[in-house]
Amino acid sequence: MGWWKSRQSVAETIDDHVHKQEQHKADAGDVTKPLLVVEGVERTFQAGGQPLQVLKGIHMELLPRQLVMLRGRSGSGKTTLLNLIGGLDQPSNGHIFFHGKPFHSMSDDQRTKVRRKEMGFIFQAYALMPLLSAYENVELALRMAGYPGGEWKARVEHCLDLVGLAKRMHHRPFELSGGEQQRVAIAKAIAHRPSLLLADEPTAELDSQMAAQIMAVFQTIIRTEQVTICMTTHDPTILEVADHVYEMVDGKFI
Ligand SMILES: Nc1ncnc2c1ncn2[C@@H]1O[C@H](COP(=O)(O)OP(=O)(O)OP(=O)(O)O)[C@@H](O)[C@H]1O
Repeated sequence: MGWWKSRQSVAETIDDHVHKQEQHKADAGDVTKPLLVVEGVERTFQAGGQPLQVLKGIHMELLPRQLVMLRGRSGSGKTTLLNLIGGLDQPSNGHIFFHGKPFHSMSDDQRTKVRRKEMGFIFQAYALMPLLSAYENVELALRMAGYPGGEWKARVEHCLDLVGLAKRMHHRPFELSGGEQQRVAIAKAIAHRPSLLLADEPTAELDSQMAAQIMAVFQTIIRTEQVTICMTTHDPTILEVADHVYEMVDGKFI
């Protein structure tokens, strides 16, 4: 029974990936159909016994294969919004639709499933396992996503090649520069073929040359992996590569 069950779950995983890839192709083909819609989203926290309204009625859309930036001063609410889009938090009011489905009203478990399969995350600090090589870090992401084992090697090599690290795949994080570590983090985030990549200040720790390299990698993966990227930034020098910039002031777009 154990053998049958594991065979069955591998088959389901493969089916699931095939279905997902077909869905992505269909969605990515229609670039006018939004991948994600945010409607009238508000988020209020309780801070020191007082309500603190951090998001005050946000409307936005992410279309397939777009690079969208959220720009604003520290404290304007960018990370709070990114957390809602990524399903790490839920809005106090308003709606978020992902692939046309009501993300805002799903249970924690449902959102976690959607997040694991459909989304990738990149943070300011690279979140790599220090004792694992670049290759092993990306492979770990595939293992955790339940990606079919027979496809790991080809997919890991492909993703590291895409981010320009084919020759350094057996280096560990401490043997790589900050920009290279961030590129491993990108390979890790896209390995399971998400349709949406969310990045919180991905260039904040990098000098302008390395930041430009990261933006070039983003443009490459949008084209080749058909992913949509939504990122926050303070950096005015990288805004020109965005398809759309949402400027946030005090919890609203201006
Ligand atoms: N869980 C929370 N409880 C209470 N207040 C919070 C919580 N999360 C965020 N805030 C407050 O919401 C406001 C916006 O925070 P947020 O992190 O979204 O801003 P940001 O634009 O991403 O800033 P930065 O660029 O510095 O990261 C801040 O005043 C912050 O203190």
